[in-house]
Amino acid sequence: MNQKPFIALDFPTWEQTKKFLEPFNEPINIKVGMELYLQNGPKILEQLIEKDYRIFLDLKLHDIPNTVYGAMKGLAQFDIELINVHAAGGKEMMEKALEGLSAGTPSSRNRPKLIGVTQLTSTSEEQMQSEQLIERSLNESVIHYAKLTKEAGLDGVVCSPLEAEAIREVCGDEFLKVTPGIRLAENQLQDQKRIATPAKAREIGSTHIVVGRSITKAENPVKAYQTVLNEWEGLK
Ligand SMILES: O=c1ccn([C@@H]2O[C@H](COP(=O)(O)O)[C@@H](O)[C@H]2O)c(=O)[nH]1
Repeated sequence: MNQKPFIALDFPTWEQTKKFLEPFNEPINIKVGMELYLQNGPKILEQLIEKDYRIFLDLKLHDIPNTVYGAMKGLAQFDIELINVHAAGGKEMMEKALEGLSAGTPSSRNRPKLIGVTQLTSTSEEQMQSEQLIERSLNESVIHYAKLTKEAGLDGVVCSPLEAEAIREVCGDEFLKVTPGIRLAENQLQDQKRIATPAKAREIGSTHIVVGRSITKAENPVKAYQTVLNEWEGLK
């Protein structure tokens, strides 16, 4: 899997998505999340796959093991790189997700990588403790979910760049640390709580970054992408 940033295509329609993607002349990695997928269905994946994008399908499945098994088995028909579940769904659910994904992947292709969401990057420690009634630190909760994800056999986690190094120490170099919560120095936090710049994310152990509004809402998205890429690749 290449390590270029995934651009989060949080748009409601194919027309807006297509218009956004048109000015990019180089191959890019993209992330399809709930907004785009749920309003356009699997067709949106077919349209993007046809254009050779490398896709992270970010649907964050979280349901009983049997349901997640079936959903993953179905989604495995699409030629995507990366897909995820919520680690909070539990070890058995994650194991069934992996089983479904393996069962549904055509023999001509590699199984997409499967990763578990630890704590959303929009969650603060205070919110986690008061709303999820977790009496530990946010870091402990993230590390706990990372270990559980690894025990279930998954390929990595979604976390904040701020936790990537600690996860590397317990789960190893090969375990993916895919990190949203990326902001350029001049950007607003918006709803994100645990953030870092692309340069900092690389320095502190993210294996992949996910960037949405810093690029999609920029005046010149191609230029913003180039800035993110240069920082991430240490070229700034
Ligand atoms: O913990 C998580 C998991 C997923 N996301 C997704 O990443 C992008 C981030 O968008 P920005 O505009 O760069 O904030 C978005 O699609 C989220 O659904 C996340 O932010 N945090």
